[in-house]
Amino acid sequence: MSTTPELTPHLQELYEVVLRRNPGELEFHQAVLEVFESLTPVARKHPEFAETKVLERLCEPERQIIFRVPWVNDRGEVEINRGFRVEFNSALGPYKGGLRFHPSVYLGIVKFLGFEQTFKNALTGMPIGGGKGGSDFDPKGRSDREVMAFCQSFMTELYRHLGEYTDVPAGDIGVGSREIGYLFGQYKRITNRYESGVLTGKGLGWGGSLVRKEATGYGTVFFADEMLRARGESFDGKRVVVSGSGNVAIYAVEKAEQLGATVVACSDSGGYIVDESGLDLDLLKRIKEVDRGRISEYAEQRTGASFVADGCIWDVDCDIALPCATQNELDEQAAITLVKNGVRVVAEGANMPSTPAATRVFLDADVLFAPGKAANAGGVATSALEMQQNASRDSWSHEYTEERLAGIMRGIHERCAASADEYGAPGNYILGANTSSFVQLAEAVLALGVI
Ligand SMILES: NC(=O)C1=CN([C@@H]2O[C@H](COP(=O)(O)OP(=O)(O)OC[C@H]3O[C@@H](n4cnc5c(N)ncnc54)[C@H](O)[C@@H]3O)[C@@H](O)[C@H]2O)C=CC1
Ligand SMILES: O=C(O)CCC(=O)C(=O)O
Repeated sequence: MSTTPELTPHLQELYEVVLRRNPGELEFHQAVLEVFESLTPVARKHPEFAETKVLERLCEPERQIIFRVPWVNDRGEVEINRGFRVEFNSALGPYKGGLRFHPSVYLGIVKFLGFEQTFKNALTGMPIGGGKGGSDFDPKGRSDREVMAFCQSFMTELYRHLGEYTDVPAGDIGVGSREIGYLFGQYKRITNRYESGVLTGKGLGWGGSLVRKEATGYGTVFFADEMLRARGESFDGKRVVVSGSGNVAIYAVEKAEQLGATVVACSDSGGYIVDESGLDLDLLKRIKEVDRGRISEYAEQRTGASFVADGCIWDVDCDIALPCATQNELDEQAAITLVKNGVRVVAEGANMPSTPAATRVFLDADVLFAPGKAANAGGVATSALEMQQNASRDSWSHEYTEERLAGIMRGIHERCAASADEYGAPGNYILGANTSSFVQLAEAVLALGVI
């Protein structure tokens, strides 16, 4: 497999401009560099993109909104958080992308996520632009009333920027259907409009889509399965490790188990568990989805399972690794360990979970590597299906929606593989994903003129 080429002098110059214009935003720099490293062959084939400054336009968000979020906690005290929405690019459709509530959130994280989202959404082939938002609010340990108060205050500012044809948020870390419910309720109250298509990830009784909850995790496994099938293999009988135990991780575990794999480990920010007999999904869902508990409780309740507090989940040997927690959770040392232990496939359910050095280790070892913008695109794609159902006042069956998701993931896999071939790097899904989405975006940006 060919690894990614060096930057051309022009791309290097542009990257330095990005560094200067966005100081201190390390995750954004990382996401931009990862795309630039794939673009040398496109730059040669399409000189018109450089002449018309397409890349400069794609690196500058169309709009960045930062706002104060005041709310009252259960002790009657006022708390102030910071809210963000970065409307990155709308060449292909309304801004679309999740909201993250986590104490680490700052502008650089939201911009990296919005940039990734723009390319990911292009890859789906659906009419959605890219955006992302969130807040440094930490929902962990907060009562339902506090979460509701925060969400209502957040939406009281954000609502003026949203609309089904303008900007359509969804969930991400710390934002699930409970938070989407409070956000949707406040939007409806302020606008006096039952505008179902303004948010996705809604509950099934009030405009949500079947399979949206499962879509990101299922889609990641579908993508990995496509990579395996292209080499005459499958998930059946494979040993799998999944990091995280949130929305993406749980449904990656579920689909991997349905396809005949044994998932032996998962984690949260407190540590990881190992269960050699295969994860008990009902127990995992009860602890994480119902009780909002810690992963250590799994080992307390399941005979034969163990909990490791201060370790690295990637020390657990596996055939397939699915990082589904957060950015830069899998570093070079972890990648070296995984390769030494015989990993064959890595598919990113999270956004940018592998560091650049880890990614190089995988490519050099000929591991089948699926970057997040391809592998985890099933979530946003199913959000677009939710918008379609809302627009037509319809709701589709589980079977039909899952079939659509599987078809979309097959299409993304084909586009990535074909683009990697076209640009001289067969088997390199990073280059395939970046070149395919970039060309699609660039053509739309050019067609729309200088706006
Ligand atoms: N929810 C969605 O539809 C999509 C999510 N993603 C990405 O997937 C990742 C996970 O998101 P969700 O599952 O939605 O969030 P979530 O809030 O449901 O779960 C996040 C999980 O990651 C764990 N975690 C966080 N930091 C960790 C750390 N340092 N080490 C180990 N575990 C850690 C948390 O304990 C939790 O189990 C994020 O990168 C997100 O951007 C990507 C595409 C769509
Ligand atoms: O469903 C969506 O709109 C967004 C999902 C998301 O945030 C992501 O793909 O990272």
